[in-house]
Amino acid sequence: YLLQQAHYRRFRQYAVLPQLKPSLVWGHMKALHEISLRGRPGQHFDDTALDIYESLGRPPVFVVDLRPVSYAILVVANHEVAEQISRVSPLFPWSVTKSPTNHANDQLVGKDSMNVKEGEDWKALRKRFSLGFAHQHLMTLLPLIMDKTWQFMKHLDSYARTGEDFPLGVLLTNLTFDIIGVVSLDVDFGAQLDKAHQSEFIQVYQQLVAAFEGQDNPFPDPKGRFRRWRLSGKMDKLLTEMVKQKLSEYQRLDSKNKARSIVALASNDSEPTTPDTLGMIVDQVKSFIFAGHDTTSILLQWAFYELYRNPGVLNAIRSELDGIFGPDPDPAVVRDKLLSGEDDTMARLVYTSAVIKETLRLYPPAGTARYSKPGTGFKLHMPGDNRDVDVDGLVLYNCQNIIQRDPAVYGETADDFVPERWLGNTDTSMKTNDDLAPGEKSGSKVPGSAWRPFERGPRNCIGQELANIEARVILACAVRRYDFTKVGLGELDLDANGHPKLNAKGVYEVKSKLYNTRQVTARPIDKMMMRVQLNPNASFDI
Ligand code: HEM
Repeated sequence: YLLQQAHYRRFRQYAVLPQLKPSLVWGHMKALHEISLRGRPGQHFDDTALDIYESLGRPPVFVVDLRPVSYAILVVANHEVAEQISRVSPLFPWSVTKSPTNHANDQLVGKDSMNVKEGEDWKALRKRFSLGFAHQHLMTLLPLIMDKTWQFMKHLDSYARTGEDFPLGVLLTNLTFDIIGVVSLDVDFGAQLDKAHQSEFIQVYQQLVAAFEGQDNPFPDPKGRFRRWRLSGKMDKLLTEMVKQKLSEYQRLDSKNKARSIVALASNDSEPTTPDTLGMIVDQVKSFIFAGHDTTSILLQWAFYELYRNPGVLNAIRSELDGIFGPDPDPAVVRDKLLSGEDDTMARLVYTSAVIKETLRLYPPAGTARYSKPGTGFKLHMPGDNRDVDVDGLVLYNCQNIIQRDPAVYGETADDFVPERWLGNTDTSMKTNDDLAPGEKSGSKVPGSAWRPFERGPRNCIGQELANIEARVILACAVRRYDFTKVGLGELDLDANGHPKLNAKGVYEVKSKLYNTRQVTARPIDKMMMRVQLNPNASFDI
């Protein structure tokens, strides 16, 4: 009986869906391992998925069976299929429910996190915190973001002075960590300070994240489990104290000087702070930290790298900044103009926004995994062959890395870094053909569902506007002040005279390919090792 069951699960249950040849014992684990060995050491699953996709002849979806160690996964490689998962449907009023695999991060984000809640509980949380993430409100927090960006540039200045190699990824991750602290809770985590002056919270958090590395290992790891449990308890204790203190501070402020952090906006003066409310707020702050710092840092790491490799793009972004802020690359000029209250300066950073959008297309840091329980009756419509497939019991993974490189959408330049594709009418906000009135045309050059780094539908990223504001501010301040040089993996291939070689597409040739690895998120494997020089027109005085 058991053999028959195993045979059914491996060879017949999902046989209508494209997949590699499964083995009775290992499912696809062995094949996956072999494919990843042919790839680059430590590469992210998304890169392995791309290889499988190519080897299967580019199907819209395919199955990777990891049972019994994990679930059978449906990797979604087509934007029209991905959209059916993220949008509202009669079976799922707030899009398909999140996958149980998301609970692997419970100790980092908390079990009451907006990330994992469902139904009315999720809706109430989302509503409560949305106000703080609105563009207008975030713009009032700009001085805090600027202040933290200044600290980041001081670090870059000191590396420019010494000329030593440094991990840009670490600097950016500390910067985005600090930004989340001040914006969400009005707390300075001091992540950008040296070890002796950093808050205890950041140190415990970093140890906890490190304890999560290697958690994909399928074998029991009691020592790792215990370490994660101990550190997450410690982190909760520290954060609960901070939140408690902040809530009582907020309550003491009079109505004229109201606190402006995201948590302050979401807390209600007349509501008593019960242990439940406190726990709920702590879990949301943990979620904002988890979802909001690494992702934005990864976006910026790849943006700086692509600007370094694409001299034409670097010139174009610099001339946009010259046009808006004047030719002086002094970031104080940028700061003063952005803080002057002329709200349209942000909106005028059109090419800078295109650089951000193109970076997120080629290097999406996060993704979404959903799950429809067996027996629900959820079906996906396959484009092309006009059939519906039952996908209950599969983890549904929208693989942005494949979807956003689809040549059917992005043409021959699908794998190239071309911010220009985002100029003109390229609105990829929520509208899809389904949302349009009869006869209405979206007019966008790119279908909205084919660009989804923040995912789409009701459970899209609540922090996307914050990430966009941060990225624009940091690029506007740093892009003209510094010249970066990649060292190690991904560095330029120089000719006999020491000059970079420009290829036919206007991109510098590299000696080796830089790629992402998985450490909770998809991030550059070498922490983006760089060297930096001050632009000859800039001075060390900021
Ligand atoms: C470049 C930066 C970012 C990227 C690429 C990104 C991406 C995403 C994605 C793909 C999701 C959907 C996850 C899922 O369905 O499981 C998501 C959700 C979420 N993000 Fe972001 N994110 C970014 C920045 C931020 C920031 C700055 C914050 C907050 C401070 C944030 C907070 C959240 C939260 C709370 C959710 C869960 C929303 C819900 O379930 O209602 N993210 N993000």
